[in-house]
Amino acid sequence: MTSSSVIELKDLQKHYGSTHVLKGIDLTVSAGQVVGYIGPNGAGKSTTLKILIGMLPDFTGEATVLGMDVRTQALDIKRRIGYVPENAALYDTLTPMEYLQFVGQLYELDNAHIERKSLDLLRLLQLADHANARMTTFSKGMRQKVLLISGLLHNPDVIFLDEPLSGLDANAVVLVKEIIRQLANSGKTIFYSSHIMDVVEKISDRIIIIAQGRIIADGTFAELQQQRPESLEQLFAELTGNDGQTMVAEEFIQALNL
Ligand SMILES: Nc1ncnc2c1ncn2[C@@H]1O[C@H](COP(=O)(O)OP(=O)(O)OP(=O)(O)O)[C@@H](O)[C@H]1O
Repeated sequence: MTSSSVIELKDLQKHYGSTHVLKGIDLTVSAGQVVGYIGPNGAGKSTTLKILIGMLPDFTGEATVLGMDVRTQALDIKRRIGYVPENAALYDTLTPMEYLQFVGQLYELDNAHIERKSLDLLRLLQLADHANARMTTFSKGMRQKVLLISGLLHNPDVIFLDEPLSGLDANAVVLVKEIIRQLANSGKTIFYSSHIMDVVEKISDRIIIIAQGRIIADGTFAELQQQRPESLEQLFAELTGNDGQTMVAEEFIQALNL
C-alpha cells in the first residue's frame, strides 16, 4: 500500500455458488477521496462493499482497508470504518436513543459521550422529537437517518455508504450531501454506492462504474465526460448498455395496454 492509500483491491473475485459475481476488481483509493461506485442492478456493488467491511470473507484476490487485510483483521478494520447499508434490520422496538446507545457500546464508547452525541446528531437530522419514540412506526427516511447516525457515531476514518439517501426527503438529501462533502474535507475517505446519478456526479471526486463484475470506467466526472460530453446518467446508460430507455418505456406501456 502507498502511504496515503486507504482501500486496495487486487484481482478481487467473488462467486456465489457457481455464479461469478466479481470478475477481477483492481482498485486503489486514497485518503480523503469520495468515490462514487455505481453500476446496474446486480453488478456487484453491495458485494464489493460487504467484502471491504469484512462481512464476506469467502473471496479470492486481495482486499485491504487502512493497510489491514479484510480476511484476517476484520475486527480491527471495523473499529475504524463506518457502514451505512440501504436496508438494515434496525431493532425497531427500541427508540433511536436506545439503539444508538447499543451501537455506541459495541464500539466501546463512553455512555455519556454516546448520549450527548446521539442527541446532537438526532437534532441536526430533525429527529429530536422522536429520540425516545419506538422506531416501529418510523418512516423509511426516519429509519435511514438513524442508520446514518449509527454508522458515523464512532467517528470512523473510512465510510462505506450503500444508497444512503434512500427514502430521505429533499431537504435531508441536501443536508446529507453536504455532510458527506464536509466529512471528506476533514480527511475521511468515502466509498459511496448509489443509483442517484446527479448526487454521485456532484459529490464524487472519482467515479467508478462497474458492470457484470468488472470496472468499465474510472475517473473524475470531468475525465469521464472527456470521452463523451454528456450527463452521468447518459454516460452510465451508454456504458452499461442500457440506452434506448424511451423505446423500452413505450413497449412497457403497450404491454400494459394489451
Ligand atoms: N447472498 C447471495 N447469494 C447468492 N447470490 C447473491 C447473494 N448476494 C448477491 N447475489 C447475487 O450477486 C449479484 C450481485 O449482487 P449485488 O447485491 O452485489 O449487486 P448490486 O450491484 O449491489 O445490485 P443493486 O444495484 O441491485 O443493489 C446479483 O446477481 C445477486 O443476485
